[in-house]
Amino acid sequence: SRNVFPYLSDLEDLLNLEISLLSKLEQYTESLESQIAYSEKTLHHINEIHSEDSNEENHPFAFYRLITRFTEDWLQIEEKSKESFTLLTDNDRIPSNKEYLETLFVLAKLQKEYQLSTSDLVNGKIAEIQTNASFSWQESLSFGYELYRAGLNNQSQPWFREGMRGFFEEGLTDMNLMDSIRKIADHIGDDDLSKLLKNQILKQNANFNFIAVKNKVSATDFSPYGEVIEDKLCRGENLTVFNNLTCTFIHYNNPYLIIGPHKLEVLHEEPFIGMIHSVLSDVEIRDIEYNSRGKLQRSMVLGPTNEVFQYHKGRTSTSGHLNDKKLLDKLIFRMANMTNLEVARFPDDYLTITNYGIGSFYKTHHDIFFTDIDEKKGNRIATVMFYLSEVDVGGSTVFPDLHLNVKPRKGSALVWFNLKRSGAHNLQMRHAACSLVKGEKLIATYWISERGNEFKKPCGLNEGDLISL
Ligand SMILES: O=C(O)CCC(=O)C(=O)O
Ligand SMILES: [Fe+2]
Repeated sequence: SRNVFPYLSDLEDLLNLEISLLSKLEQYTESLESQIAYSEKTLHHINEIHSEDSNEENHPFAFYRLITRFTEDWLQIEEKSKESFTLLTDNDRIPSNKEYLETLFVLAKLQKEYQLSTSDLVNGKIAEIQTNASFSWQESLSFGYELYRAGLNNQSQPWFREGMRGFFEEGLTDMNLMDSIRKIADHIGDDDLSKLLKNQILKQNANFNFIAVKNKVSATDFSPYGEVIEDKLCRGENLTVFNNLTCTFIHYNNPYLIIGPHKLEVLHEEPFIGMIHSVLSDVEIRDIEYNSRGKLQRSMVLGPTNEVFQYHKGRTSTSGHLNDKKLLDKLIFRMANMTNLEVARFPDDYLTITNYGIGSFYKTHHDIFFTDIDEKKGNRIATVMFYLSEVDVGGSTVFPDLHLNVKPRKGSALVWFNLKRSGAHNLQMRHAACSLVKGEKLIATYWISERGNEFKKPCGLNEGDLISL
């Protein structure tokens, strides 16, 4: 009977239908409006953090925030918007959960190794450098929560405190949130925070029914990720202070150097460690970078039996060999001038370029070979290490036996001898690269072989005689 229109009853039905349609349309509009509001809010929020973080691309915590945007925020937005449009495509590579966790552990390691203050970090300050990468109280809480979820209970505590401090500073009183954090604080044994939250909750509701947390965890701390690193030395503690160190011009009566002598800063006298300044220009450094582009891969170390190179959790940089002949010849000539040594280039000798990402380090090691020494070359008598970048925070080269911390300086080269005059190993020369906290660290290393230097650095009168420049 639907095709008969001029009946009042039908008219009424239609009006009623329209009411229901209007109400549906209204709901739909509201839902669109709330989607738009959500979209706009998200857009604004991420835009803001993105621009803060993109000025701080070498900042570990900015990097962490960037990763969490991909492991959380963008996935949520994608989920909400998937009916209207496609956000992420199959070709977009986003960080996996494993990568996310690795980043979290690296940050936990850095914070512990350098004893970075949580309240400084929250305010964007990292080891005395003021940056734009500050944390909101929500971000502090969620970072604390992630540490807690990863089992790093001790390290999560200051983050919960900082988060709640920010929360109270904004005059907020969300009881659910306070009680959730109160439960975590009870669980991980942060009695002070738990008490503080209880008092705040009771102020609002004197009869609040606290559910006691039964299974408390014992304090767990960060178990070193990879090898133990010389953290005190890396932080600049425990250093030997030298009084009589010298800065000199060196030329060895070499006509090249008489015209333009090298600037040698002696950092340690016996055994000798020297920094030669301004040996590479910015243009040369750019040339080295250009020639090593695309060649860097996860660095390896010699295995315990010396014959195989292998990956090692105690060396997390990437490196590669530079094999541009012209550039290498030039640098070998330069090194020979700098050190007055015979700098040979045997067939498997290269300049090794090493790049440290944030959190990368190299555990304490010796540069010499202990077995299977190539007869033609001999051992590595000296190391020349060029610093190709200025580092913001961390990333020093440290010599634990000499209590020395060398801060990288772009264009300078560090030189030391791994052998004594007798050819015996100088085991005091063991060294490490501290974790990079902020900035970039790129170095180029060349190992000078023993053979050819018999007359340049002849044996001394005493067994233990050392070599110096
Ligand atoms: O990166 C550093 O400071 C040290 C590197 C090093 O010791 C090496 O590559 O053998
Ligand atoms: Fe080394």
